[in-house]
Amino acid sequence: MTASLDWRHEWLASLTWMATAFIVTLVASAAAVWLLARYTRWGRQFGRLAFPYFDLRRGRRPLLTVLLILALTIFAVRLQVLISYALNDIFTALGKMYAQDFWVSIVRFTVLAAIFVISSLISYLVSQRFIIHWRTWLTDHMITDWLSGHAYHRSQYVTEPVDNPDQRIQEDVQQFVEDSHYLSTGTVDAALRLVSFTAILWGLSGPIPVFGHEVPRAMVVLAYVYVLVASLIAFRIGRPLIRLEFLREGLSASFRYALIRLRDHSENIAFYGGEKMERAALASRFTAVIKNTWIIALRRLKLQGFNDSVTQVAQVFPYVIQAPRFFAGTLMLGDVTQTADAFGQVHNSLSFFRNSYDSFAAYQAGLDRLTALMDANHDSRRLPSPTVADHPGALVIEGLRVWRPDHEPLIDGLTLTMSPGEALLVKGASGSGKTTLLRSLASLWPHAHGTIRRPAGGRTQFLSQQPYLPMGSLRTALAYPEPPDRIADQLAREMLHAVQLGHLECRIDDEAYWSRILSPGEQQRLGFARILLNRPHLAFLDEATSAVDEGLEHALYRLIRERLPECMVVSVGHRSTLNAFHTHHLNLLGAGRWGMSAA
Ligand SMILES: Nc1ncnc2c1ncn2[C@@H]1O[C@H](COP(=O)(O)OP(=O)(O)OP(=O)(O)O)[C@@H](O)[C@H]1O
Repeated sequence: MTASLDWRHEWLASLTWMATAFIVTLVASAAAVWLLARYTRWGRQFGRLAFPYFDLRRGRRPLLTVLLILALTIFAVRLQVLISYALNDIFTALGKMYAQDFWVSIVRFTVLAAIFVISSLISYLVSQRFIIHWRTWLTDHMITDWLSGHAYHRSQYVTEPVDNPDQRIQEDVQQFVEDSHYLSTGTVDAALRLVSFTAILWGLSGPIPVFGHEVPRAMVVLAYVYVLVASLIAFRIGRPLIRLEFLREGLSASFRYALIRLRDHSENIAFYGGEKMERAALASRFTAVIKNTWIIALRRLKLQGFNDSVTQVAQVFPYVIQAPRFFAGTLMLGDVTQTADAFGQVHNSLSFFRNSYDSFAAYQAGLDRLTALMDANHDSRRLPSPTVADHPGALVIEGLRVWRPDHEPLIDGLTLTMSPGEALLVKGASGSGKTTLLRSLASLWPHAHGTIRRPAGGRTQFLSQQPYLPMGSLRTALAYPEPPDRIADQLAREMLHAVQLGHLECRIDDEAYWSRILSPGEQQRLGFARILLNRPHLAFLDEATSAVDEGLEHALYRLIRERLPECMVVSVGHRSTLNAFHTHHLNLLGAGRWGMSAA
């Protein structure tokens, strides 16, 4: 028998090896993660995004899955080592013409290969489950962070606003999770293969004379020198890709955003006949995308050309080195083929780091984009805003100062108190700060200071000139921000009739793009129906009847006064017909001055 291993006892040796490898890898990985998170910027960024997911207080499943993936990776490496020996036996038996040994080795190989295929499939399934679970959690985490404290809106006011949060949440999260898995399991797999196959190569390696000196274990030395030099050159060629990848994501997202805006404002653009301008704007964004794509392509061309040449040379390199010893009879045929296999494995493992430079560049760019979004969310929550406290039965404003971002005052020291049933009409020239006053009262405007007490949560409602209509049915639009099932059929229909939208009664559950179908006046009437349904204690109406005629405006305000007599109303409007529905008037006079009068 010409077996290269003691196959009878190999299962015990393999088990011991796997157990040792598991413990060593676990300790080394934990130490590496800790060091990276402590001493590198991207390590810290990774920690911010990943550690909360693995927090044991949330559950043990994520960590246990990682351990399972690690165990499967180690198992796969060990199998590859055994397969390499099984192949050695096959070729050695062939070289020596031992038919029986050959068939025994074929059977051994078949069993090992079958186990390898099954374990690869299991490993793939476990990895996919892990990736999907992590991605679901992280997407939810990012959305929650973005929505909390009005960050999705107030982030426009921070010093460094971020572009395209939608792309960061949708694409970058997915990329981050997939790359984290790929790069970490890839690193473990490459490191273990490197150790295992270097040992094999070591055993098969002999001395080689170089410039009159004998280099011992030359195969190992040459493999390492070869790949390390290649890696260094590849790093130099690939380095600009980090910045270019970052740019690519940003430019593509900005092009996509311009297309979405075109779709969203199609009617206005069509009325203006603005296609030429739109085409030019789209073309200029797309040109930037393409220019960057070309720079990336040329950079990749260099990198790929270099990587391919390195890989091709590596195919024959071990045969050339071992051939003299084979012809001298010191090596079996199986040893030569196993050398080539081990060299390939060492080369591939080392090359993993070189070839994944590209992925790593994109990975770092993704980390930057995700953490920049989290920073912007955080900063926007820290932006100043007036102190708002709950007061269920009044609106009390004390010493409110509002100014523009350029520090021009809009409102200086506004103080007022409103009781249930009272109504205030805010007037003033365009740009005097009427809408900004409402933004300040809703804690959206960061350039304001003072104290506000008002009914909290859903007991205060803001209705703007163009009410927001969410995607979905008319009932969803009516009930917003409450869920649609909150309003009974009868009530919903009655409200539509009340605001003179009875013709939509039969379409109440139709899903449509309602903000495109309904006229601005109909949308404003729907906004009033929403107020009537939600019965707030305080309603802010910002030019909420600007698109309806005076008769309809009268009818809508009368409805509010009749059905919600206790509701405090603060309106912004220009028409004198509104005077009759308000008990107090606030005039914004510009440069921070204001005047208050009773109606
Ligand atoms: N995000 C912003 N950045 C910079 N300036 C802003 C911003 N939002 C509003 N402003 C400025 O603040 C001022 C007040 O704007 P606001 O929308 O409150 O006016 P308004 O009285 O409601 O006007 P109109 O009657 O035309 O609706 C304007 O000069 C406006 O340009």
